[in-house]
Amino acid sequence: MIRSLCPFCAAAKGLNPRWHSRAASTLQKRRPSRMDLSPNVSRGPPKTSETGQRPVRKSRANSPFGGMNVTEPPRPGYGVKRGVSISEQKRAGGKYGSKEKKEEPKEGMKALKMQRALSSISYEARARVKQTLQDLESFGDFDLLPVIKESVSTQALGGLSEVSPTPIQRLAIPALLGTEDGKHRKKSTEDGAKKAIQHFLLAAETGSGKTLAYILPILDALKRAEKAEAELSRTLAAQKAAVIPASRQLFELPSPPLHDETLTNVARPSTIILLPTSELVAQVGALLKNLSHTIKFKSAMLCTAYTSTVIRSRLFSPQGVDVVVSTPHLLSSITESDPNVLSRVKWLVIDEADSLLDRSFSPITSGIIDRVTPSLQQLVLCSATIPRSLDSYLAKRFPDVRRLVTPNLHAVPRRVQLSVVDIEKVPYQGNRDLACAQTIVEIGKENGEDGEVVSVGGGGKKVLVFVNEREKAAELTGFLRSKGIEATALSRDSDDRAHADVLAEFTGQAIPSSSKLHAPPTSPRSGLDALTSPSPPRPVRGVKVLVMTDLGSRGIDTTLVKHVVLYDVPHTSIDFLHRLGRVGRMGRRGRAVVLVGKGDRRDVVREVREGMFRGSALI
Ligand SMILES: Nc1ncnc2c1ncn2[C@@H]1O[C@H](COP(=O)(O)OP(=O)(O)OP(=O)(O)O)[C@@H](O)[C@H]1O
Repeated sequence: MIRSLCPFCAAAKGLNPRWHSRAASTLQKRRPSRMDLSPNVSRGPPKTSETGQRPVRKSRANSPFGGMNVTEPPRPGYGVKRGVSISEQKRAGGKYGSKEKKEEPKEGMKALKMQRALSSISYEARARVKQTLQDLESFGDFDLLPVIKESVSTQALGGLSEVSPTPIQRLAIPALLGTEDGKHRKKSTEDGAKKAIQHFLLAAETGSGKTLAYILPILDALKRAEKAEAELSRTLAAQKAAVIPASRQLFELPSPPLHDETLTNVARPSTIILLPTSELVAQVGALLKNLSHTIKFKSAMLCTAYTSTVIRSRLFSPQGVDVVVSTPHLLSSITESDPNVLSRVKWLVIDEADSLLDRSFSPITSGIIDRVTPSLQQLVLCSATIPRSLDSYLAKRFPDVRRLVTPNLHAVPRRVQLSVVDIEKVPYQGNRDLACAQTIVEIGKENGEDGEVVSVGGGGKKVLVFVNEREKAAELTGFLRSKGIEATALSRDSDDRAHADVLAEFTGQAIPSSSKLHAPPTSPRSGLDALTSPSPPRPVRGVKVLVMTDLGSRGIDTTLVKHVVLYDVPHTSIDFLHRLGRVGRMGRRGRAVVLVGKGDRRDVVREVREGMFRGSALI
């Protein structure tokens, strides 16, 4: 009887009947726990009597993944021991800090408000925009030329099926086309009267497809203008033929070929796209190149990575050029020797406008805007943040600018998690470099349970490390390498060619054959002991690191990156947004770790985490 019921029977032939019944009763006792989840599984550990809060697991609290998968908003100081800086004490009016100072500010984001870095946008305005975006569900809903609609998935998005426009694309494409609210675009008037220039600001969170949002309507306008010009010249030729009697046409000399460059598009582009770095020029240039195969237009990317001969041959190509992508400095120096390059520009895009109109870039960028104004039809400014400085620049210079702002502007993408490592605690005791190295090692050890893409660019997880100071990038890279971590520094000090090669591994673009990240010797490794030991480093496998300053945080489409380490606490919420924006792009998941030490603004970090948890804007 027992034999037929017992699951041990098959293996237990000849088993002593006493053992047999003991094994069966043990199995019966265990069965409920093996088969069912505890009824308390959703409750979590009990709250402690002192704090009334659930305890933080000690082993995980000060690690890159400490505090993840929580179901309650991080309470103040969660994962970070709240310290009171001298400046906080001064602000609170006491010498060493009274009881009130340790209390949380009643209104959220007090520290971020004090930075006053970002221009605020009301939640009513955001909600209104959200409402208007619901009707546009596919690129087919836009009044774009058929060839442009078809090229979106095949050329721009690498063959992605079932693409739908992102919020900024839904907002900007109809506005730039002039077809909002079902309006039909006006036919261009040929009466010589110049239309008023339209100014637009496209502002949307990082990695939300702003590039296509301006490129598609501009290419549409460019192709329609080209068609209209061709029709006009055919009409003029027909009129001329009708006026001159057939007998005279026999003796009419054929028109000379057009040698005058001012009448052709040789070095006279109709569209200029300005970007702050050569890497971004290459990124947007590559997208245009792909689109040009089907849409048929000529584009030229100009950046210092190319020799002056290459730049000249691209710009002065006898086939002409429609779209030029460049950095403001390079374009400005080209136009010094050939000012006519800017004489026929109808569409000017200032991408990463928060950088290109900041104090350092603004004189050059504004100079280019001034010089294209006589022929300009549309000026498009594009940015992931609206700093207050940009806001006041626009109010002064372009008071009529149309601001196309998405509902999630200034919020970190929802699928990004930020955790904190306190470098003052054991085992780092203030050693930030060591904390950084250990964080990277732990990231490398985490298994890719969420299907992380690791194969492109030679395998391994890609980690971006952001430092505040340029000099630190090289120094930290040296330290990480000395610990066996495959790290490369990306800063203005390294040359453009090396930038392109290294970045290709992190963006998923084809890697040029010359590409080689600095690779350490290979053999297995272990944890923190290996980092602190004086013996030669054992290489850390499966992780590649790029150390960069703010240079890399703007606009680079690092779709393969899922981990960012903020070695320093960023100076402003703008830097937070750009740096965290390298992960979580287009709805992907991402993880970020910020290292905090003695002199760091823990209050800012705390507010950023709280804002991220709520999905709200970082003010
Ligand atoms: N409609 C879409 N559907 C799916 N993917 C898209 C769509 N539009 C753009 N993408 C992809 O999203 C990624 C991010 O796009 P893009 O670089 O234009 O973002 P961005 O908003 O300019 O980011 P940043 O603020 O960092 O400059 C790119 O890889 C792009 O190919």
